[in-house]
Amino acid sequence: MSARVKICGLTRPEDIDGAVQFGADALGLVFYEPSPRSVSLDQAAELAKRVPAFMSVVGLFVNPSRQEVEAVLERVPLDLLQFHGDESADFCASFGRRWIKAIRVREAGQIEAAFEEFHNASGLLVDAWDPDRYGGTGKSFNWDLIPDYRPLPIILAGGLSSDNVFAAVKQVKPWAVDVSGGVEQDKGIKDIQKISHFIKEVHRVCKTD
Ligand SMILES: O=C(O)c1ccccc1NCC(=O)[C@H](O)[C@H](O)COP(=O)(O)O
Repeated sequence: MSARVKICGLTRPEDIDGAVQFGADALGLVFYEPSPRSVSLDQAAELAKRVPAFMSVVGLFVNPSRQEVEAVLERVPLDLLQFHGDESADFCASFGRRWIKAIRVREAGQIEAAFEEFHNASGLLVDAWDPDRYGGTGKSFNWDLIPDYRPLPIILAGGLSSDNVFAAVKQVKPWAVDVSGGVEQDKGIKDIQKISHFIKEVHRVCKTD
């Protein structure tokens, strides 16, 4: 069984179209202004319109206010909320939408604790820890810290690219993988060939199983 693929941090219509064409399962829009991948409400509404049925549009937030999330939900048809900061489980659940929680992994036991704390999530995204940035760092972490017992679907992120995603999926067997920097030519500017190569590498895993 292959892992699903989420491409995060899309900002351009042509990148959405490329990710759709090459078979991504989910597309992430960043609503966090300090990020170079951040999109405005108008931009996000236009990008979301291009996404066909049975593909998910994921809205990414970092420590947002309730009003910020509600303003996005009024304008952009999001399928899933991704909380990538220090949000509580109650806050994440309070919008009546499906949500995933991202954690930044740096030590043993963190993922097990997050399974408990965020047990109502639709998935746990495990990303690399960085002292200065919440995500989109291009860094990976020690995949041995991911336990075999998984009460929630694991979405593996952090420093993935077509060079390492085959090995990552083989070793970790995640529900899904998430990539941003590894399929870019510049921050927020995706590279369609890299997206195609990345997705092919993920799908190659099931052919070798
Ligand atoms: O992408 C960003 O700029 C970003 C900023 C702040 C919080 C999260 C952010 N991205 C979240 C993602 O889901 C990324 O895809 C994930 O962190 C992996 O990024 P990368 O290591 O570049 O593949």
